[in-house]
Amino acid sequence: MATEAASIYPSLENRPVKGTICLFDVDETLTPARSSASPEMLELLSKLRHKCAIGYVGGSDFSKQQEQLGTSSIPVTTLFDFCFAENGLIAYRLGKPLATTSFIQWLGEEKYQNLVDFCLKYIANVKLPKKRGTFVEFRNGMVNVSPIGRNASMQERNEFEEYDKIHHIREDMVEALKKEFPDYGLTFSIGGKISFDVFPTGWDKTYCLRHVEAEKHISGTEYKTIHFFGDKCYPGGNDFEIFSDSRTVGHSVSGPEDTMKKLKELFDL
Ligand SMILES: O=P(O)(O)O[C@H]1O[C@H](CO)[C@@H](O)[C@H](O)[C@@H]1O
Ligand SMILES: [Mg+2]
Ligand SMILES: [Mg+2]
Repeated sequence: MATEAASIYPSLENRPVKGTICLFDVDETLTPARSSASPEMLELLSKLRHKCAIGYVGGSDFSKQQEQLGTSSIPVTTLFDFCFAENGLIAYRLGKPLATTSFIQWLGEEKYQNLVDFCLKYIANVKLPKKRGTFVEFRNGMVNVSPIGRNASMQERNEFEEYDKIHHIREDMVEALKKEFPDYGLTFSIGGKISFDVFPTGWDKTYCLRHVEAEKHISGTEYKTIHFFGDKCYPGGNDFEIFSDSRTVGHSVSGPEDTMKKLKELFDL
């Protein structure tokens, strides 16, 4: 099904804007945070896909991107040439999964438990206006840590975000973790509203570029121009590394509307 849907587009090596791929962050770049992409955005991406390759690279796990970008009848893997969840630790090319590795394999069980135990004890000692559930989410390529808990409602998420701006709950916790585990080789990245991601240094969004570069060995397409669009391109933001990487042409956007405006200008859509 995935390859059938992909076939309405020219093959990767035959897209008219040669050797070019556009990669997009998800939250606040293609969609409002944690919400769905608009029909206008999906239509524009489809038009763009007739011209060059397209892919997304998000920090979230794959199921959230399916919810935000796909529908119950349309798998997200049919809408993009490349789908990169968890910064590319979960990867699909033309609807088919690519081989990847995992955070737990890399870190090992003992260190992983030290990390999780520290997080849970730390959160137990923080007083917040509200706490919900799922404070640590184990993912393939990272661990996501949330002081309020991942099953906070939309309203509770927004309340926490405002509270955190004043009280720096996440920033302080990240500092404590850096101090406790200086030799674990980990990066802590605050990309969303209620949590932060923990992954091996280097497994930021630039991780996905290895899959893009591998394309020259698969279809012979060498992506000499890799556009990246993201909303958190400043130091400390979860788009910073890929935005500032020498292999990409970075575009900082203020939200989905701005992404569409920039795409229309750049690609004459
Ligand atoms: O729930 P939060 O805090 O708003 O963050 C979520 O989105 C971030 C940005 O895509 C991701 O980086 C996080 O991993 C998480 O999926
Ligand atoms: Mg974003
Ligand atoms: Mg760059």
